Amino acid sequence: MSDPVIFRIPMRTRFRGQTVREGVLLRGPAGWGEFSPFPEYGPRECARWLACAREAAFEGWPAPLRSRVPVNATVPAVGPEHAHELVRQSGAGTAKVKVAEKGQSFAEDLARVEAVRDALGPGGKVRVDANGAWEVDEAVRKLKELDRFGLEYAEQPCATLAELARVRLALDVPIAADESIRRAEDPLKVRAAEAADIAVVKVQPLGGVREALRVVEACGLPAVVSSAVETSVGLAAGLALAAALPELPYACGLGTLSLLSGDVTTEPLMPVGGWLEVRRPDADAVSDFQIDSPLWLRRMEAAQ
Ligand SMILES: O=C(O)CCC(=O)c1ccccc1C(=O)O
Ligand SMILES: [Mg+2]
Repeated sequence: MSDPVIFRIPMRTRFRGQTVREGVLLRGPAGWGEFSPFPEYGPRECARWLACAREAAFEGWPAPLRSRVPVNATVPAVGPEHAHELVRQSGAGTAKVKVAEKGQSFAEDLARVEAVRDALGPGGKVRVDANGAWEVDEAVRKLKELDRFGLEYAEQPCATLAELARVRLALDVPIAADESIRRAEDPLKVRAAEAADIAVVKVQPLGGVREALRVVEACGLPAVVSSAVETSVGLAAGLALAAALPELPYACGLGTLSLLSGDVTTEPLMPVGGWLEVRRPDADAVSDFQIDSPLWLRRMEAAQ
């Protein structure tokens, strides 16, 4: 294995409170792997992110069942004009809109979702993601209002499984679980709690493509593969999962490269017309974003 390479890429628009994306790329006999846990994740959670990078570098992935994957446009908590523009530029027929951002009002959520519906037209699909921010009654009330623009589903409206189950019972809008799977000790509890209709799965926090395939199978719910806002090296692992799933009924959240201001490859995994071609880019441009960081090396060592 060659030495790990640490990267730092500024984000184009603030996302999850972050303005820069950092991580480590590993190169092994099977290719490049990405280890890029978010800053708030501790060593226990980081161990799964590292397992994903190692699988990519040393084992490779199961064979793809499809050659391209549909993706959604990802709309951060920006103003309506910007939201409209992001969706139009993406060419995608599905958009995921961040709502319930700290410091913003519900009027801003409504305006953003309205702008996205306008950009997609009546045939497009609009999903919202509250990242667990709402109380049950609040979620029911706000989702009913947002649903006047037609919602495909609502991702993690509340924080806990019990709350998700109550919202799900009170509404016709399907519920997707994200943090309830991503940060859970036992992702399979989602099904037992009847808390969701859809499972959002991210390869790094689940420990790699094979592990994520097992979780999806055991969960028994339709899966939406999403990114953790990775470089093309990390996105390739998510794409491998989306390509290997027996069923892929929804557009995936893997069209996130445009949230970054650059990439580690000259052949970025950038969707065209709402589709990503299944392939695995080489990290041939990583030196453009390379930094020294003893902190990241320590973080990787601690993730065992
Ligand atoms: O699903 C998408 O459209 C993009 C990925 C995404 O939203 C995301 C990316 C990093 C961390 C959290 C999330 C999230 O879904 O909450
Ligand atoms: Mg989410």
